[in-house]
Amino acid sequence: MVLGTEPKPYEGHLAIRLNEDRIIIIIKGSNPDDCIWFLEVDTEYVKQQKKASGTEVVAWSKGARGDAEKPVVISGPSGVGKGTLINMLMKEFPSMFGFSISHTTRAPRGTEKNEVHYHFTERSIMEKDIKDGKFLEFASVHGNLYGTSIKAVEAVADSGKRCILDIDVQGAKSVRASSLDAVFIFIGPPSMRELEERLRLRGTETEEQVQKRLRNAEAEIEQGKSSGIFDHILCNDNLEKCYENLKKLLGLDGSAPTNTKPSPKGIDLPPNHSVSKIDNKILIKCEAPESGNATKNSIVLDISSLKGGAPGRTRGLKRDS
Ligand SMILES: Nc1nc2c(ncn2[C@@H]2O[C@H](COP(=O)(O)OP(=O)(O)O)[C@@H](O)[C@H]2O)c(=O)[nH]1
Ligand SMILES: Nc1ncnc2c1ncn2[C@@H]1O[C@H](COP(=O)(O)OP(=O)(O)O)[C@@H](O)[C@H]1O
Repeated sequence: MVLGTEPKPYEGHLAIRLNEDRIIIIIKGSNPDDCIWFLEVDTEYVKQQKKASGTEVVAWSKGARGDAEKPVVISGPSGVGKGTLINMLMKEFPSMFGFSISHTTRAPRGTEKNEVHYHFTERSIMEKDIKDGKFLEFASVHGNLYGTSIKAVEAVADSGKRCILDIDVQGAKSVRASSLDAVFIFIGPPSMRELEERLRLRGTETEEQVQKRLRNAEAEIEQGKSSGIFDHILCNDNLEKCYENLKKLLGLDGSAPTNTKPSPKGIDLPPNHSVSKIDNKILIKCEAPESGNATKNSIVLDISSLKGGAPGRTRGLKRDS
């Protein structure tokens, strides 16, 4: 089973096994943002997937130079204001955050658009894709199936943005147990009464669905507060205050340096090069087309602080020269 998004078809590559768990693949003639890939053969993620599927597994992960920030997982009961807070964040920092578009079997609401708010799908199709290892996590929530595809997370990573996931507590638990290194935030309501009022005022659910969501909310709040899954718990009482607190813990209030710039450009590889590994360095020698001799234009990549990996990008690749 081959997981993750594969590189586009290419003419040639160089590959070196980094250690027991992954192979670095340097693609010839591709654009600078798309030339370093990892094929994971025995990482934690691959091991988990092997166990779950009972078959041989490898996983692709694209290399990202520099330190793209960790994805952000936001959970909380229905109607607490997750969507509102996420929209505020995306509106204020459009070049910084990208939303992971989940799949769901629930019907779209009036204003919701397919492939913008959710990938609305049929249960049988989604179940098959889950079986085929295409999902990072999934859960049955309020009677419908919801899930995050690996592609959804990778699409955000490939746009160079920080990924935001709006998922339920069970989903957060699965992601916590996976190899995706993320920040986990739980949003709680000031009271059940206020939660009920918000759900009713939103006016998107039938009475039966409101009742179901409220019944589930109590267990979700309990789990959110006591399960140890979450790094941060915020109360969405006053919206502006909660938003300020959210920004603060994401380092967006000016108290910590933020990565507001687009992620650094990739590596410009000439068509002819050779590659070797010396300790924690990858040496890419660029050869002059006619002579075949190595020129002084070598590129050294430092792999000593690789982070992340499938499902998602491999971050922390540094260029020494
Ligand atoms: N596990 C999981 N939960 C999801 C996913 N997408 C959305 N959810 C959760 O499903 C629940 C219901 O979402 P939705 O139907 O949009 O209703 P809302 O929470 O009332 O806006 C919420 O708790 C979401 O966080 C997903 O991909 N995975
Ligand atoms: N702090 C708040 N005070 C009052 N209403 C709020 C607050 N935060 C969100 N809302 C409103 O509550 C409703 C539910 O918010 P929403 O973002 O859709 O929740 P969720 O995505 O968690 O289901 C929306 O109508 C939203 O405008």
